[in-house]
Parts: sequence; C-alpha cells; structure tokens
Amino acid sequence: MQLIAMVVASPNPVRNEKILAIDLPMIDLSADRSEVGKLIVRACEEYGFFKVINHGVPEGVIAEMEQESVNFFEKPLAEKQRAGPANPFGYGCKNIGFNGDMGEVEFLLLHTNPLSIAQRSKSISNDPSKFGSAMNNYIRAVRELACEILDLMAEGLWVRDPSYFSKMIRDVENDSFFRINHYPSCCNNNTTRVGFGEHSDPQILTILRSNDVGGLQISPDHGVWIPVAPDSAAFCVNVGDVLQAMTNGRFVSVRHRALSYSSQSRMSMAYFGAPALQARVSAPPEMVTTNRPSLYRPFTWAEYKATAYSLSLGDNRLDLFINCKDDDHKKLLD
Ligand SMILES: C=C1C[C@]23C[C@@]1(O)CC[C@H]2[C@@]12CC[C@H](O)[C@@](C)(C(=O)O1)[C@H]2[C@@H]3C(=O)O
Ligand SMILES: O=C(O)CCC(=O)C(=O)O
Ligand SMILES: [Fe+2]
Repeated sequence: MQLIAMVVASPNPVRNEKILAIDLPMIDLSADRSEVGKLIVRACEEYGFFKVINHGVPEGVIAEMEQESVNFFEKPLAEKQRAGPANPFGYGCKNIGFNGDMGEVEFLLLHTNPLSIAQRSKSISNDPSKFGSAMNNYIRAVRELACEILDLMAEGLWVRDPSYFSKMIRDVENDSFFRINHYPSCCNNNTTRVGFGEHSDPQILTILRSNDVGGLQISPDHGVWIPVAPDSAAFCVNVGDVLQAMTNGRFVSVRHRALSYSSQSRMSMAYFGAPALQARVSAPPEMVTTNRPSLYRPFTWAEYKATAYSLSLGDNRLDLFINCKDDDHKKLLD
C-alpha cells in the first residue's frame, strides 16, 4: 500500500505505535460520474476508506436519527438494559460479540429489516413508532447511498453488470445491520482508552458517520494508525471483507478502531450493507485474470458470518477463505 505521510507524536493507548497525520480522500458525489468512479476505485485500493460529501442523505433524516440515539443513551442504565443484552441485537455495554472482546463503548445493534425494527423499537423508545420511523428513513437513505457508491465502483472497475455489488444489498432478504455506538465521557483526567478494538468489517460496505468528536483510526499497515478527522457533514465509507473478496483482493478491507476520550463523548452510527444469508459471494469474471487468479473460494454470506461470529473481533477471517495457500497467491494480498 502506498502511503506518504508524516509520523507525529500523539497520545495513544499503546506505546510504540506510529501515528500518521494524513486525511482520507474526500469525494464529491455531485462531480462528473466517470471521474468519481475512478477516484472511488483509487481510494478503495489505497486506503479502503474514503469520505463522501453531497451524498444525498437529507440533513433532517440524519438529525432525527441522531436525536433518537441521544434520547436512548441519556436514559438510566436500567432502562437501557431493557433493550439488551445484545445477542447479537439489542443494547450492549462494554462487551462486544460473544468471544470476550471488551471496550469503552455502549451500543445498540439492530437488524435493518423493517419488521425487526418495529419489534425492537418497543424496548428502545417510549415512542416506538417515532424511533421506528426515524430508523426506517435513515436506513432507506443510507442504503440508497451505499447502492450508488457500489454502482460507481462497478463502473470504475469496468464490471459489465453495474449492479453486480449493489443488487446484493437491494435484495429484500439482505442481512444488513445498523449500529449506534456511544463512547461516553467520564471525567476530566484526559485519558485515552480503546472504545472499539481493532477489526475489519465483515460485510460488503460500511457507511459511517459520527458527531464532531474524533476517535476513529485506520491501520493500513501493521502497527501504524491514521486518525480520521471527524466531520459531521460527510459520511465515511469503508470496504468490508466481502467486497475485498468480490474484487479479488483489489479493494482492501482495512482494519480500524475507535478510541474513547474521557473528556468528550463520541457517538457514531454505522450501516453495514450485507447480502442475503444464502447469497453466494464470488468475484465477477472481470476481476479474475491469468495474472490475477481467483484468490478466494466462493462462499455464502451465512458461512462467512458464522465464521466471523466464531472468532474474536481482531481475528483475520478472510484469510481462512483463500483458495490455496500458495505463496504467490498470498503475496498478492500484501
Ligand atoms: C467479536 C465480534 C463482534 C462482531 C462479531 C465478532 O465475533 C467479530 C466481528 C464483529 C463485528 C465488527 C463489525 C460490526 O460492528 C459487527 C456488527 C459485525 O458484523 O462484525 C461486529 C460483530 C458484533 O458486534 O456483533
Ligand atoms: O465508532 C466508530 O467510529 C467505529 C465503529 C466501528 O468500527 C464499528 O462499529 O464497526
Ligand atoms: Fe468497524
């Protein structure tokens, strides 16, 4: 990966980590379509992360979802716990997943299916239909944004079927999730702790936004962390493991984490676009050539998701799906 940046000293939870000072590519979705496609492809190859502006998600839709989220996290712990424990859906506090991962975070993890939203809203809000409609509107808008970005990626990669990627999350049976993370402030002693530990996202594409408090960092190389400047006017987009597999390793599902600052409270909202459980994940023919043979064996999303949930947050799961352990193939991933 090509990264030219300055190494700077910065407060950090782990000694000897290098912190780089650069910012992510900012892509204006209202610019010329073929240019936008090229910029997105380059960002996904180099960073696996980029920011978008002029994204078409109405400000009012974002503001309503944020307000509902603030209302929930302001409740007393006992009330929030009525929406838990996260199994995996519901309210969770400090425990992430089922394999002992922990962080300075409380969260709501929800399926994006409207029936599931209606059901869950009852334990989340005193006005379930208000929470449900805020969330349905938000999900509809960010799914549209995710589909538009996936179509631009397919065009930029010269994939013949421009909806090859987006049709997976348009499927009525899609298994997309929504997560609201709250990293509470606690005191004035200026400590920095890990809120959400190092990981890659298993799905196709993540559409993330946060309030104006920083904390998100990406790690394109082992032991190197790049802080992502917070920007509540933009969405941060990242490639998930499934998209890395569907681009035959051309796009990178980059590891990231969120730090939690004791003096400031951070809230982030992430939409994880995923296929239907029975959908078969494989690269389109245009992504596979004699110079670049198929890196991963085909798998279903159900199979991949089960593997993710059997492992810890920081474990590398995609390598378990490499076609053969041939050294030449492995080199393509580095
Ligand atoms: C420790 C875990 C939490 C997680 C499932 C897993 O076993 C490994 C992947 C984790 C992750 C990271 C991105 C998303 O926040 C998430 C919802 C997902 O799909 O994979 C979480 C899972 C979770 O918190 O349930
Ligand atoms: O809170 C953040 O900025 C990142 C959260 C995240 O990576 C996740 O929920 O998967
Ligand atoms: Fe993530």
